[in-house]
Amino acid sequence: MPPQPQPPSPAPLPASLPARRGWFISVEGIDGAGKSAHLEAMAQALRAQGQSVLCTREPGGTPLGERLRELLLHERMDALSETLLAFAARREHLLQVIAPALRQGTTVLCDRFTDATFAYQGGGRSQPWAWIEQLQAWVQGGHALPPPPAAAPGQQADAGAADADAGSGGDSGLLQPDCTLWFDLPPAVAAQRLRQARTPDRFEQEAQAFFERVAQGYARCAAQQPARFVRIHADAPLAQVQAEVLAALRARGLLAPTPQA
Ligand SMILES: Nc1ncnc2c1ncn2[C@@H]1O[C@H](COP(=O)(O)OP(=O)(O)O)[C@@H](O)[C@H]1O
Ligand SMILES: Cc1cn([C@H]2C[C@H](O)[C@@H](COP(=O)(O)OP(=O)(O)O)O2)c(=O)[nH]c1=O
Repeated sequence: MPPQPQPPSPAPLPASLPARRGWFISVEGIDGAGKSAHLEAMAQALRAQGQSVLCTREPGGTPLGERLRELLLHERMDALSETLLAFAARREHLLQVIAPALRQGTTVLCDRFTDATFAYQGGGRSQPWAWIEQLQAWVQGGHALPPPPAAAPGQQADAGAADADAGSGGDSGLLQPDCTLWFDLPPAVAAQRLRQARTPDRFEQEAQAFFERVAQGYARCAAQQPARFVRIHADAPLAQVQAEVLAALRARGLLAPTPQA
């Protein structure tokens, strides 16, 4: 009898891989909400506690993703094309950067992720929510990862674990952030901040009504996944927002509590 073909055996995992992966944290909010102003401080606080941290962004994070970002931010296009390009950039980002870093135990701090597509293309541009959910399932499904790290001592275990979609390996099998910090503030305040800050890109040139719809999109995401989302009251002085951000990371067990004086 001729030899029967053998099914391929799974490649063994390298012995050096940690049993647990890194945290996946995203930050979200309308343009001018103050996300960028806090990312570095968050990274520093996590690194000070011994975590290896990778800061990245969407759209972008890979050479192709950065080229797609240029198109998204500066070329006029159809709203579905915009949605598809955002997910094309995300697919590259997940495969090349985010999943490998998480597997190595690195904490990934991502300036925007899929909630931005729900908010901007779903809320802002009225693309059907179900289309974005379908794209999310295609792009973020099937990334098998180890569980996230244990929470810092004395803190809530596995942030976001109550949401089926948080982290990887939930019921839906989607690779999602473990925790999303949502910088929430009125669009009028964000517009006032941006007027003084920078030359506006294609999204930042949109009318306030657009940002009202984007903000509603974020509120809908937060209502759908309350355990993953942390609402940051971003309409406050910088130092106060920063304290709230660090307190949120501590409450989720992503940062250890500050030692008592
Ligand atoms: N809490 C705050 N109070 C006042 N101004 C702020 C605050 N947070 C950020 N800003 C300013 O608002 C502008 C937009 O902030 P930025 O961090 O770039 O927002 P985003 O990254 O969310 O678009 C910047 O000029 C920044 O210095
Ligand atoms: C990730 C993502 C971003 N965007 C938009 C939101 C922002 O207006 C823009 C990216 O800008 P942003 O990351 O806020 O950069 P900066 O702070 O330097 O302006 O892209 C989408 O419309 N859909 C998406 O899926």
